[in-house]
Amino acid sequence: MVLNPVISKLAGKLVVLASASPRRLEILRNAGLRFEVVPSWFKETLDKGLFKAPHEYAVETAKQKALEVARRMPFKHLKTPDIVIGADTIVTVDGMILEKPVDKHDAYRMLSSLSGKEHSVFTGVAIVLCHEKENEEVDYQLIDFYEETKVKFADLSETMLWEYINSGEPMDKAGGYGIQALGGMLVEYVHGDFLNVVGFPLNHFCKQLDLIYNRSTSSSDQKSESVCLSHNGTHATTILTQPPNNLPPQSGHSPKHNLTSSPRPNSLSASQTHHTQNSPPASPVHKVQRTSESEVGESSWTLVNSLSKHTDKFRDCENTPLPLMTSRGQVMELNVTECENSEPKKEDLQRIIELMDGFKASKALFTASKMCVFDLLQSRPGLDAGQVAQEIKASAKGTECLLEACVSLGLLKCKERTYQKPAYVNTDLATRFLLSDAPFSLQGYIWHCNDTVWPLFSHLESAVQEGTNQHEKAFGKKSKDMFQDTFYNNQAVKLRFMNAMHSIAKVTGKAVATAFDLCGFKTACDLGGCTGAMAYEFTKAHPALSVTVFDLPAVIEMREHFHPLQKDNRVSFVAGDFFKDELPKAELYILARILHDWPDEKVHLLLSKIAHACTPGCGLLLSEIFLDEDRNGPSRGLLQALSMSEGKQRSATEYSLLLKNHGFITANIRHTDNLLDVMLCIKDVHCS
Ligand SMILES: C[S@@+](CC[C@H](N)C(=O)[O-])C[C@H]1O[C@@H](n2cnc3c(N)ncnc32)[C@H](O)[C@@H]1O
Repeated sequence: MVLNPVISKLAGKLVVLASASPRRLEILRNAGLRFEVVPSWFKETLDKGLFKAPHEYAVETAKQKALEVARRMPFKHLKTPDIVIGADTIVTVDGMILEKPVDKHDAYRMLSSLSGKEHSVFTGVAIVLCHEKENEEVDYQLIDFYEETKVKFADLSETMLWEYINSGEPMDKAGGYGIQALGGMLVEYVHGDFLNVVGFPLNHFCKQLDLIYNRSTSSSDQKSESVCLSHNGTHATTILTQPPNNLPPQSGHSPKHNLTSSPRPNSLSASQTHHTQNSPPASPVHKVQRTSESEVGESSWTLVNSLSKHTDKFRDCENTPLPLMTSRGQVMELNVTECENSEPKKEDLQRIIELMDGFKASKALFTASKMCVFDLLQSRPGLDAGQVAQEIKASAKGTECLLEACVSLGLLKCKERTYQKPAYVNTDLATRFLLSDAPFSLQGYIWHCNDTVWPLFSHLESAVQEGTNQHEKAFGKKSKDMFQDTFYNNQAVKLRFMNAMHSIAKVTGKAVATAFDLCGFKTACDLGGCTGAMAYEFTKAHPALSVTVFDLPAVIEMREHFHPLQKDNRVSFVAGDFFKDELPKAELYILARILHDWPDEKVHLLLSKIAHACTPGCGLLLSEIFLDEDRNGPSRGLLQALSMSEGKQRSATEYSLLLKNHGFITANIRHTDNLLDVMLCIKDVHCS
């Protein structure tokens, strides 16, 4: 089915979404639908006991939501929509219907009932077509359907359950989880339409539009329930019409309940289809797997997405099959003929557009962060665009665009949209990572990306042509030593760089510090340890360990700035240059994100100094992004290399070989699935 022509049938029509769910909004926007959002005032309080099957409840709620908006708009908004879309998503397990949790304990009850089991997610959808008549009456034609998707949760430990609940994510989601975000980590498999679980069965919806607009010869062909309502909303007449031949069978899918003021007999069931367990799933099975036990912050689960793999394998279109990435990272093979002749797949197109638009999304995030939008909305949630504009001293128009873009990126949500004045609040994602004072704030790194990395990337073409760093073009001065010349000769730039390192170290520190059992070491030295954020993670994780942070004097003199409240006297600071000065004595040396900054000669110089300071049995813990051995990923490392100065990204084997030259034997490697990987090496007893 060609989807765009279906959506384009709605062009020029006033389409209204009777739902405030940002997820539905995003799904429909991504499909190219233009619509207004008018959240329904219908209270979701239907008596569930009246329904024979759970989906009937979801469909009825969707209908009531859509009809309420369709009835209200001609009065309150003084315009009659052409189409109103209502939807309701529920989760069912063991005969229970789970909606949104009311508090954390309710979320716990729901999530623990889903643990280790398969459950069903139903979304009921109602499409109300409004036909304005000359006598000011409006005919409402109702089409409804539902979609079922089966989802299986992994066994969830108590810790995991509470970590997820404490992330705040479960609170506004049916069943207490959001599959598109952190909740995806709880899921073992999905059978059926993934978007249905997110909140809207787009595929089924498009098929329904296809039936309505493309295949029925006249509107009277459409099997649907038509309800003629006068403007005061009284139920005037019910018109039965005939089904078109190509409509799916409806037996067993019609409401058998008596729910509205005007109950419908079975024959009124409107264009309903569903997917049962026996019918083929509507979309491919998406799998989310558990990865290693390392953690990002509080969460110990990670969504596997192999997007970084194979991305540079787009060779030419010879007859060799080309691996292509789908938007979810699965590899597909196309040969040249298919490449040239087949219609582009939606997910391929989406993936390429995502890549093309990536810089816009980054810059929108950077700009909102630099203008302190997230901090503002945290202290004053619910401001509208005009109020935000006033506070951040920006234009109303520009601010509105920025806020809307942030909503589309999942950074902000629109709490309500009453007429033209949506009220904005932070999403969980923004609260967790974008506030200046959040424990896992990435603000420092974001500002560094905006002020330092972005200008370098804007000269990427020259960087590729010349094979040199572009500091001079980007910042107007030559840089021989990135740290001394670029970052540390200006106090503001230095602080910004240190903030960036600090924020990354706080987010990654726990995973790095806990990657290995270090109980055999009592003293450590974190070379280039910057603000000490990583060192504090090590002392937190290893109660018997003391850590000396060693960094350039320009950095060490600013340390108070970052830990004014830290009282841990197991962390101390020493100023010096690790290429020139004697290194502090320690049983374990930590090199976190140091070696990639330097060419092999400099790495050898540093490693020889460490080897000299070590006695046999001493350890060296290296933390970097380890490139895949075939250098096909991860793209995070390869993209970072594009703006690096003298350094280079290496694979674990390359690092191992460099270290081996200095008598360090690789004992263990851990891919943390966090931002950094870790390697533990031990000084060979045969070398001294
Ligand atoms: C990329 S940062 C990594 C910071 C920290 N290890 C982390 O993981 O967050 C590199 C650090 O090495 C420090 N550094 C660079 N050259 C140095 C030198 N010659 N002697 C000591 N430290 C140096 C920088 O000041 C900076 O703090």
